[in-house]
Amino acid sequence: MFVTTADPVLEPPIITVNTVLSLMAVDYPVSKLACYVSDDGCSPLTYYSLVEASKFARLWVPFCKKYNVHVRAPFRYFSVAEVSSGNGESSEFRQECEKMKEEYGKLCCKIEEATGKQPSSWDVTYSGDLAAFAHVERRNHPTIIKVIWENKYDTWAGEEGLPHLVYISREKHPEHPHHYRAGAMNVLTRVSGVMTNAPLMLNMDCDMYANNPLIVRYAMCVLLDARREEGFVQFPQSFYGALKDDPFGNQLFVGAGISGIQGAFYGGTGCFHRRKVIYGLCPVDNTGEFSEKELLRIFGTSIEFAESAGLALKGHTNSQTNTSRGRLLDSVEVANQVAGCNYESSSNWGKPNIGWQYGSTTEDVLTGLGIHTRGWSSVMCNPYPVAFLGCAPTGGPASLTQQKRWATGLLEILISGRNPLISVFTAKLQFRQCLAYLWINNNSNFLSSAIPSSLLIASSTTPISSRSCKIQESTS
Ligand SMILES: O=c1ccn([C@@H]2O[C@H](COP(=O)(O)OP(=O)(O)O[C@H]3O[C@H](CO)[C@@H](O)[C@H](O)[C@H]3O)[C@@H](O)[C@H]2O)c(=O)[nH]1
Repeated sequence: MFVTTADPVLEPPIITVNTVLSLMAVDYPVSKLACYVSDDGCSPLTYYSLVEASKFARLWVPFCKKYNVHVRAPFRYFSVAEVSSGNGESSEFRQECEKMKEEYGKLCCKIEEATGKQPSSWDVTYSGDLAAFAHVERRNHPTIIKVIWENKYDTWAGEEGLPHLVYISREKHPEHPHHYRAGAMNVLTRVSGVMTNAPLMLNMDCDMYANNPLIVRYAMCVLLDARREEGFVQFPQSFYGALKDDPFGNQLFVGAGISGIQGAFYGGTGCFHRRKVIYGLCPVDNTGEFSEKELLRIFGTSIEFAESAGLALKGHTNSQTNTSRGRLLDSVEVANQVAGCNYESSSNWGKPNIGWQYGSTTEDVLTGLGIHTRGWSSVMCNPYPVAFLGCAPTGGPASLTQQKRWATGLLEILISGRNPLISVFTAKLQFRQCLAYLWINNNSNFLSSAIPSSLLIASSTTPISSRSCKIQESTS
């Protein structure tokens, strides 16, 4: 599970902390989960907040599982007047809930107090755990990787313990392009490859929390279906606290209806990818046999990463070795190597087919297009309660800036060699899927050019009807 954050001011750490807590608490065996947070802001405050959050998680996660709590992002859970348990009311639940609220309050206070202060005045100082952050500049610093929590001493943290939690601030240097979110995603992919190498990867913006604790199981239902191998499963982007009638068109349900062709677009957040698909495999070439030399040429010079990529491409994992208890720390040195800003220079990362794609500010659409172009299909999964909820832009200007960014990104794709029309003739993009890509391009550019039009168009969903995966579940 990947979470990206980039700016502790625009994206306050308490928001990232809630996203991380909601992911750590999902209903799935914890020994199979790891949460990696990429911090492009290289902020000691974000790191400090995650350390404190991991302490709170040791209480919060067992509490959520014991009482089958539905909303597992504490800021949302405690935002309603009457909190509820999925297992019915009891005085024990009330007592524990009060305690949990108090503990969450303490966590918020610690983070708030730390915000705006210099780390030297915190409990933790630069000389301690934060030494790595001393003298760093946001755009010029070495890689910092910290294993905040490794799932090994889990007996006191509830029966099942907690998933691994790893903090990553990739190396930045003014002379090296960092490729924004796409670059961060590629570093997350490599670091997780040498640490845990799970065959599926969920990616999340820091401001979207898991609203449905069963999300991993829903994704599994689709991705383990032997009848048809899907490249990725996308959940819709929905937002809490949106304005009535969604005048700025934030409730993005764009493309939900195209599953009847090759499938949903990749929307950048709330999406499960197969690792081997991100590593460039085509559906027809599913054996995934590559020589070590080829792997090193494609994925860079780390032998450890090449080995893990070789396993992932064959559909295996290195869970028997790397994730066995106590081994995560052993891989930090290699993880530092693959997170370096020089690492990609002699490799194919970000180029067509390998990793998250460089060349467009909408790296999500470009990456999804690349996957469809290779012949993979995808699914839109829309369970009830809604899978993920995010924080919508606060007003018209913020919405317009966002839509302008998307429009620019989509235009960059249109005028590049990766124009979907070309892929219809040179690769495996279906013609109707290509039309859908052209349709979002058109829509996005249109939306950014006229707010009144966006009010009319963005609140309606795509007219193309669908084979999207709609899962109903009774609310607990
Ligand atoms: O250099 C960067 C820039 C951004 N981010 C993170 O990327 C995410 C999305 O960035 P944001 O500025 O919030 O972009 P939005 O337009 O709100 O995001 C939508 O559009 C993006 C581009 O299409 C997608 O990447 C996102 O997943 C999708 O939610 C956030 O978590 C950021 O912290 C980084 O990690 N590094």
